Amino acid sequence: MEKPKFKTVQEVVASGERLPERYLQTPTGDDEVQPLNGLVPEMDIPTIDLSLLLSSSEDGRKELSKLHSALSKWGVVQVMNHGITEAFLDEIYKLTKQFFALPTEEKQKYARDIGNVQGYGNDMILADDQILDWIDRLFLTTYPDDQRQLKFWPQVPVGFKETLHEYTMKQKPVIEQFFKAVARSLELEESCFLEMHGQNARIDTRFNMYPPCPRPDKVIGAKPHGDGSAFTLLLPDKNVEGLQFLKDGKWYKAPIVPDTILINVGDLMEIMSNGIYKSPVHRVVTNKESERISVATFCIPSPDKEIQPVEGLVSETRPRLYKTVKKYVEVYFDSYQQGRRPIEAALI
Ligand SMILES: O=C(O)CCC(=O)C(=O)O
Ligand SMILES: [Fe+2]
Repeated sequence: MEKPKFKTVQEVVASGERLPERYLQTPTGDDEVQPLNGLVPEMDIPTIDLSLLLSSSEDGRKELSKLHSALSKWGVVQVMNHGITEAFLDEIYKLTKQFFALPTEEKQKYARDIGNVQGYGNDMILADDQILDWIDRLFLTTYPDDQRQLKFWPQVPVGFKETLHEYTMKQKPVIEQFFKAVARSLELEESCFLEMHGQNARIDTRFNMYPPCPRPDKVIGAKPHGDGSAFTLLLPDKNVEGLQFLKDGKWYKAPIVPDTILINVGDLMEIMSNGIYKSPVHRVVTNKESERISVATFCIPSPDKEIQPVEGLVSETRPRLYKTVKKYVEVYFDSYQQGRRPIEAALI
């Protein structure tokens, strides 16, 4: 059961109080090798041209093979030519900044209820001894329409609701094309993942705000996690770094590539692809000087759909690695807040 309301990080910062203990990470042996705020190398992920992925031209095949190699190595790609203009993405960034810059009382109008993920608030607190992430969020289900809880959709800044609706409609074809391309990259029938994902698949968008932090060496913006989605479309801050991915025990920072959407594999695509595409563990580190924002969109399968490795990817040489799961997101949050990987429970 979630604990009663706690201050948001922005409120903690505004109050000028000392950094609450609850945000301090317990030291682990790894801190010396790779301190939280240490320099990390950049990951070498390709930028993929989405418009080429579904073409059967030579260029299309090359693009598919780039996709295959990036998703099997990192579980992450940057996507360009996605059909959403730079001006539109800039509008999303602007509205996100404007929302978080509103006075506390205004934002509290959209405060999430205890136990509900939708709405505005701090990191969800599920245990007394939980170490908190240095993050405030606005989390909204945007699709299908009847799952929208419109009381949480901000009236101000003006245009926020309309732009979020438009963004969702623009993301839909990107999501569909990406699902098809991922299937093609594994030499599967184009619609196989989409069918498993379902017609009533849900889309959630989470607006993240990481205020400047006095102790980036001791406090984390978002704890290491894999996403509970099939995949996630991310707009990382255009100027401020912070997102890092784990590979072979080492952290690497995501590059900032203007006008692209970063797409990462989530736990459910890892399951559907029988582990060929891995849901990468990632985290967000804080910094002293600048606030950082990001906008993450999670593609969640229909609640009535069973998710399991697709037939074409199970064979004698590649036995089935995962059980069948249903309503995965419902079990996801508990494990996530306890710093465990929910996907481990799905392993055979
Ligand atoms: O802020 C970011 O860049 C990443 C956020 C994230 O990983 C998430 O919302 O799941
Ligand atoms: Fe994430």
